[in-house]
Amino acid sequence: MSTIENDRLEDEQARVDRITSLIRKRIAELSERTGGIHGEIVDIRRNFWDDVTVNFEDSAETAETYASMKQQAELLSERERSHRVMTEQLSTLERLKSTPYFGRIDLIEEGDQDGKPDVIYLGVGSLLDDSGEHYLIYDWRAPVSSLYYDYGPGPVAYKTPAGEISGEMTLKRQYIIRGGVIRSMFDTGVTIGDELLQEVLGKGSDAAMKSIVATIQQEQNAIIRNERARLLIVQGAAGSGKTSAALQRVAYLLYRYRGVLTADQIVLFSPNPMFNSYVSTVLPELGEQNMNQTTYQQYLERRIGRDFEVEDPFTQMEYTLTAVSEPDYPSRIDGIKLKSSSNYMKLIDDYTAALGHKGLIFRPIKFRGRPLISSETMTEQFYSLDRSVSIPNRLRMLRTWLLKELTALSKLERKKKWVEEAIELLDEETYAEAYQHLRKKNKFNENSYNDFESERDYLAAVVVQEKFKKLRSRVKRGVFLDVPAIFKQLYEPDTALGIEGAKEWLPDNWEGIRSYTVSRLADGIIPYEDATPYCYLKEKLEGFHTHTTVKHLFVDEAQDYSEFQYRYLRKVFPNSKMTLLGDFNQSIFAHSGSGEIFHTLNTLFEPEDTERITLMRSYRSTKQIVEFASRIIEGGERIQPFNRQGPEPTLTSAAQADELPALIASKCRSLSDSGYESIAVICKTAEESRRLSEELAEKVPHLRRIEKETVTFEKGTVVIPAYLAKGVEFDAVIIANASKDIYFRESERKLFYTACTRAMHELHLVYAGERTPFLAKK
Ligand SMILES: Nc1ncnc2c1ncn2[C@@H]1O[C@H](COP(=O)(O)OP(=O)(O)OP(=O)(O)O)[C@@H](O)[C@H]1O
Repeated sequence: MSTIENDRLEDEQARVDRITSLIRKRIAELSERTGGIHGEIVDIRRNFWDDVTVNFEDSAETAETYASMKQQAELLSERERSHRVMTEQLSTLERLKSTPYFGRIDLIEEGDQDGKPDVIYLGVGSLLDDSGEHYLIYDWRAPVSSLYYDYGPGPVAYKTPAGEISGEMTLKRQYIIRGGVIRSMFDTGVTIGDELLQEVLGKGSDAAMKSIVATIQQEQNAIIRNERARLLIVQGAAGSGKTSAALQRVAYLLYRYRGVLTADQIVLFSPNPMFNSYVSTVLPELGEQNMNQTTYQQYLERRIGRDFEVEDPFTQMEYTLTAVSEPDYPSRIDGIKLKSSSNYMKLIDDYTAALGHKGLIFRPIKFRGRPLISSETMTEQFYSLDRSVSIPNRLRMLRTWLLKELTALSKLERKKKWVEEAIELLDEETYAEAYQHLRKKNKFNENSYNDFESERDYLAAVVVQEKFKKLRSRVKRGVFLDVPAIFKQLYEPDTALGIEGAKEWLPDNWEGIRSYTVSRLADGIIPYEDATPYCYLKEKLEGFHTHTTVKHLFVDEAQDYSEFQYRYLRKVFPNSKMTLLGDFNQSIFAHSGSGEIFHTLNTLFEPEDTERITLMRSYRSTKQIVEFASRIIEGGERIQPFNRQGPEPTLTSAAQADELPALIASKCRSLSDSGYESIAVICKTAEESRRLSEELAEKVPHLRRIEKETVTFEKGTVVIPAYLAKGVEFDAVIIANASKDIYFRESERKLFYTACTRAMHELHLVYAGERTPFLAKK
């Protein structure tokens, strides 16, 4: 790498000046034109009807009226389209104004006659010259731009939709341009230079994640531009840029498949609601719309919310961390493992198959407190249907039958006494309507008795129909199938054991698992580990609600999902490619075991459609922090720190636990005095975090406690449980209590590691008594 002499710098600055003044000129022109078009749109909307000749007198006039309306509507939509395009162009220009580009490559394409290199500049959008033929700046996602990320000077090749192009790269240069001024520039090899990364990574953390387009590394680029794999599994060390790569990948895909793929066809599953706010600015910064973001919990709630209260994964987590001495603890932990496995999915498959012959439970259709159609009648009707027909289809047939039954029953109902009373209570308007209706239909024959009868019949029909509406709509929605009861039935003493072959593999303490589950379900709560099996059973019975329009599914913190959950996602997103990004060293949930999930996904897609990429280099934290944290986990020595220097992490002990808050408060103050704007005090659990934040409240100004419901990520000093800090980062981290009595079980090692790896610049640990065994003594 070399810095560049002054005269080159002058030339380069002169080009930046030319480009920025062109950008400013274009912004001025476009703003004026956009303003003009906006005015026209307002005018057209306001005067729409003035410019349309409305005449419906005869068919010719009517046709003309429609033609004239159509013409106006087309004019309006054409103006609106132009306005949209211009607004987009304007926002690209605005993005380029202060930093028009960040990189340059000089390329001699194979077969070029003159042997002179094409000079290609890369930025966060493209810019054409006035002729519209030559690119002054290429979008970082253009095919040729991949050279910048994948090669150093020398022979190169890149793919275009028309085939591969090869050539010779004679120069690769990076710039730091701010406010239209080149702050520095470097010529570099394959790796995008340390200087730029040092500058970006050395800064304070933000309330929002930043885009990394100027410094994407080769191995990250492989993730971003991967188009072949249907299942892309990324295993990456803490801070290796998995989330960053995922977001740039979304931006890349939206560019590469513009016109075919839209942001709402991409879904990102994120670890908690706060994370949504943390990553929400990256795509807009790159000129793209945000994809759909949700948490798996929100997804489950949408599916199950009416049937049970769904326990969230954080409550499950608190239980696994704090309820160790409760009698049902071992059963629950075994249950969590069992219910995450593909074996359990098979059990549900077998259970459903058996339900095809017997065992479905129906809710009686009740009306005014008495059963109109009993569950026995429904059961009989259902099982009388052809058994070779699938359950969802038989339920559809049952639904049609029920609707017919309801029609017949509604006729009988009209004779009931309550109807008589209801008719008397009808308002005058309904009476008048009845009269009009019957007159129109010539139902009156001037015989007052018959006329009275006709009117009564009609009104009875109106009354009953109104009351039956709700019943019919419940039947249409399929509410007659009692899925919660069918699910509970699986946990009756003999059901699961009665399924062929299940006895052989169900765990020895199935009885404990079973009775724990029964007691939770009886309270109307579905444990987190049961929620996906429940959805799966429900959809197997009712038919799958698939999201067929979704083309790409991204799962961040992918190690936190179970095999069952992945197989379920695969079924409900059948047309979707999947990008899973995770770190088995951060597997903190009981169901994720030691992260073996990454190895069990081989059969989710065909092997030839599955690709794996490993990221070993960690960018978030200083070298000192990465080296410190890596010693906590097995194999940590393979993680490569990026060479950014900072102070060594500190370990401070207090004689007594009650001295810790004062120690933490003084650390918070001194970190804040050193200028750090985001400081996290990380606790093990929500309970510890609640207690500590009360103790710190008076000692640390503006302290905020992050809870699982927190939806916005902001700067400042926060107290947070480790599992909620997943995926996010802070300038400085204080581990609230690294004592042996807090972090001691092997299952907590990864949680402890996750907490330490949230720090970018400084890491401090405090403890009382003995320190956690995870910190090997130096
Ligand atoms: N190529 C890069 N250029 C600049 N910054 C980068 C690059 N790659 C990663 N970073 C920075 O490193 C930090 C960590 O990145 P990110 O959060 O994407 O990592 P991660 O692998 O998802 O981490 P974790 O698993 O620990 O949550 C972020 O601040 C990100 O901006």
